[in-house]
Amino acid sequence: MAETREKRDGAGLTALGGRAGRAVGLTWRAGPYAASINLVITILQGLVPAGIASLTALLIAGIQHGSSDPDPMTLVAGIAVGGIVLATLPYLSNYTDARVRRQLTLVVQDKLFAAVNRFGGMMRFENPAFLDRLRLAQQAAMTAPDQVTGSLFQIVQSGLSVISFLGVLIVISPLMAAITVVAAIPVLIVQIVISKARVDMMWKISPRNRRQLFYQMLLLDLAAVKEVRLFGLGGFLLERLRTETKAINIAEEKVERKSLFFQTPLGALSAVIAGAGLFWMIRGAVRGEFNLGEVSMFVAAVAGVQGALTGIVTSISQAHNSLLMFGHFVEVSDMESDLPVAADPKPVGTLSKGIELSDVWFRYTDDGPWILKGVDLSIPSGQSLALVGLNGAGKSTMVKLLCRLYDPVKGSITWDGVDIRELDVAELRTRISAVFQDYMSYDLTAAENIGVGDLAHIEDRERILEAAHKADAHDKVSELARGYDTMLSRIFFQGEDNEDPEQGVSLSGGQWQRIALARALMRANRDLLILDEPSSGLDAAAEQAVHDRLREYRTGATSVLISHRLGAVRHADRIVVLSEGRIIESGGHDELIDVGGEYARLFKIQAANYTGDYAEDSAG
Ligand SMILES: Nc1ncnc2c1ncn2[C@@H]1O[C@H](COP(=O)(O)OP(=O)(O)OP(=O)(O)O)[C@@H](O)[C@H]1O
Repeated sequence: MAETREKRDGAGLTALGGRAGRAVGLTWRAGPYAASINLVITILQGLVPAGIASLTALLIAGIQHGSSDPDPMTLVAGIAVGGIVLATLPYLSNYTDARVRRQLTLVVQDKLFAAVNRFGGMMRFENPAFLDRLRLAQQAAMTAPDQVTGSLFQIVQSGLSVISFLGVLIVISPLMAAITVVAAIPVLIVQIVISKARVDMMWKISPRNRRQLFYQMLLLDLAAVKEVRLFGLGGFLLERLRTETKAINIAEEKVERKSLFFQTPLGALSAVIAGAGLFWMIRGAVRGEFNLGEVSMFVAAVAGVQGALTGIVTSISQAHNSLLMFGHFVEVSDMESDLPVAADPKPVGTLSKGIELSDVWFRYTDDGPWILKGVDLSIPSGQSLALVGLNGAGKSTMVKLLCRLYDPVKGSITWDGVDIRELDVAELRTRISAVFQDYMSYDLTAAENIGVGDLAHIEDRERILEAAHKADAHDKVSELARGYDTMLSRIFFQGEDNEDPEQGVSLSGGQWQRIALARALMRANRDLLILDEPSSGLDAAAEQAVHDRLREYRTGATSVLISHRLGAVRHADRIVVLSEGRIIESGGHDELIDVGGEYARLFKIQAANYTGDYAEDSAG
């Protein structure tokens, strides 16, 4: 769906005001004391320069006229104190700024990732436009609130400077004061237009940023290094990376050029106004219309007003830019779950009757092809069900629906007769355990890699060992230098440590698969065990052993097993064959072989591969 620019930026004034309020609120919450000190510093920095200039003007006028009222030494002392204040405040403000920034990082990080954790399903993670927004939100979260608050403080400081200097300038020449202010208006407009163009450009190039990141990661990725070396993909990927970076540079250059084109003449205009003013003032002084103190005050005031107005303009533009970026953060952190949440969720009881899929239709996008086309399936409690079918038949998609990572587009899935949309999704998931086809290999210790399967028991070593035994992972883990406390990753170690084998190990694919299986078996309260290709990486003996054990542990528990190795599924209570999103066969192994349909055909092909009868069988 095409997004309008307004919707994308949410750039109306009210929206920007709301975001500014939230950014300041976040900063305040992150560090109220440091933020208060910053505010006081800001006010001092805004007022002191005009004070110093006024005292200097009085001093010069006094010297010119040989007057000692006010006392020159008092004026000098005042100027010196002002100078000391101005010289020391930046250091204090650097410290308090950094302090607020550090605390802010914690607050926004919590907010953003709490929102992401709130997404119950996985639809958003598979949507490239959302991933772009998420990346920008993450970027903005770390910098935008601080920048917005910094810019607002800067605006306050510069505003106070402008007011105090203008007050003095109006006394000397109201016309000059007016011209100085008016000259700043075009600069302000140009800055705002450019900051909009910049944010627009960042949104447009975000797919390129994503690809740039992808190519960079691919060139450094351990998993990719074999293919990249063998197929000689290094230069090819680098070229693609270069193309993306060049396109990004061109887009950025365009905005920067626009900025240069408009800002340079406006900067020159400010200088001309200041020069003309000085000329006019000096001419007046020669005629005796002004004293030297007034001339010095004028010079300081014009420079002060112009500098502060430029500061305001720059800060407004920066705040505007940051607020537009902050919009991504606000949008993501306000997002509700991508799955409808039941207003009054029903408790999820132990599965006693079973799970029922009724006329389930599913597709990933509104205009995409149907992946599941009216699936009706009962999974009675305690039954082991095997799901078989060619690549792309929709088996893993069905698993995602069972875990409620997506909802069916039409039809329903019930848990003991209750639609799973009416249950609390987190509670439902505590009753399900799974080994996904693309299981995770966490950069954690062996014990943690298994323990995360049931976080409440992550410290329960006995239970972890039991799960490892069931998954046939115990022997391998025990052999590791630090046993279950061995880090199953080498990414956290550096320098000398990297050479120390005790500091972390790399496992083979099959070994990882056993760990993933142990993780799934770790979950204590599971009623449903889903195994999506749990043994594809195992050697023949290990696969046999794992399946024998799994059969044992599946007994009495409801399970769904997906495997292309039909030898592994033949013992299931029921085998269901899925083809192009429809169930075409269902029954026990013997029954399906007798029927002589798709299952029998696939089984014969695999069996023939082992017996050597392939040619005759497949020909016949
Ligand atoms: N996130 C997604 N977005 C769009 N289409 C998808 C997505 N995931 C899977 N598909 C499509 O859905 C169809 C079914 O995929 P699925 O992974 O469920 O098949 P499968 O039966 O598990 O296949 P395999 O045996 O290869 O694992 C495929 O055509 C695939 O391209």
